[in-house]
Amino acid sequence: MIRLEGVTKRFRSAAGERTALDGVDLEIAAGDVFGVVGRSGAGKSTLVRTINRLERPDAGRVFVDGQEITALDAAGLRTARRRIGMIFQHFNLLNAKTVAENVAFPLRLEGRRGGDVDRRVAELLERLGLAEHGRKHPAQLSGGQKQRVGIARALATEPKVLLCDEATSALDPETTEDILTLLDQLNRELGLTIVLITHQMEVVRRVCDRVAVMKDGRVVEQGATADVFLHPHHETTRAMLAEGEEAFDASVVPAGARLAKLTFRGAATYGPELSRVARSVGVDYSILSGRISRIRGEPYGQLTVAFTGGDAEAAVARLTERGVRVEAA
Ligand SMILES: Nc1ncnc2c1ncn2[C@@H]1O[C@H](COP(=O)(O)OP(=O)(O)OP(=O)(O)O)[C@@H](O)[C@H]1O
Repeated sequence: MIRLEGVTKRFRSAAGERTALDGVDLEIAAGDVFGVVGRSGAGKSTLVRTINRLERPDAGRVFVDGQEITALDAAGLRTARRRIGMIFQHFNLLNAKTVAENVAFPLRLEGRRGGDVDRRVAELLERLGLAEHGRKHPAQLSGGQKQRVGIARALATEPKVLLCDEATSALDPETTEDILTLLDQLNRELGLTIVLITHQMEVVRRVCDRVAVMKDGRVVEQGATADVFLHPHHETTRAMLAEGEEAFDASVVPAGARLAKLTFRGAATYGPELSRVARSVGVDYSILSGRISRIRGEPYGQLTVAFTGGDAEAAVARLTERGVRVEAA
């Protein structure tokens, strides 16, 4: 659905030249929720803005739904943008207009008038739970409601792609969850391809099928969210995932222990595998750190354990046989 080939973007200012994107190749499949993460300044916003050509790359090509966005003239770009909606951290609503007028705005730009516009706006407000707010102004709404208006406006022209630039970063955790549930629902019900940039790893865990990690204008790691988040390779990914997690205290590790990081996925997360294996080979284990959670709905458990008092290698071999991934801790 979306393909970036060697996309490079430089910004020139009084302070000098800055390469925001440095030869980025990326492919996003139709119907995916695709996350882009990275530290501040990594190039996430610039990347997402090349998809609807709010930024024009200095080199490389961008394709959306088979069309080369980087090659379009102004009229072609106007048409293409109807198929690419976008929402923003600070909503970017027209404050002097009502909610209904905000949602109608992209339809009016297309020259649509009258009952046709009213019907479409009513349908969108209903779908987004805003039916009773149509006559209000943005200032009368909560942050979550404002973002719903942003989404309704973005969906007005029936886009195939929705770009989300830090769309939940200004919201509290409960409202963030509410908006993510909504995006998830729109992805499933409308088959909408969603590209979501965020610095919140929880957001990616919750809704993204796939994720790309950026550093200094480059994609340094990408793949299925569960693979990247459970087995990160790049230092940036590891560091971002480690934030807020407590590392175990090395002084508590029993003498002579064999440390292992165990990953259980799916139903095995809640199963008694570890205890069974320990019993069958006659080892003890201590849990040093652990987490049970979900990635895009799939349960996983990740434990760091210390095996002692027996044949730890046999325990590792048997866990591996049973589908538990064992890595050095
Ligand atoms: N319009 C611009 N003019 C000059 N420099 C820019 C412009 N837009 C972005 N940059 C620079 O390009 C680099 C990448 O910025 P970008 O906003 O894409 O990063 P980001 O990963 O989205 O970061 P953040 O999370 O802070 O928004 C940064 O160094 C930024 O200062």
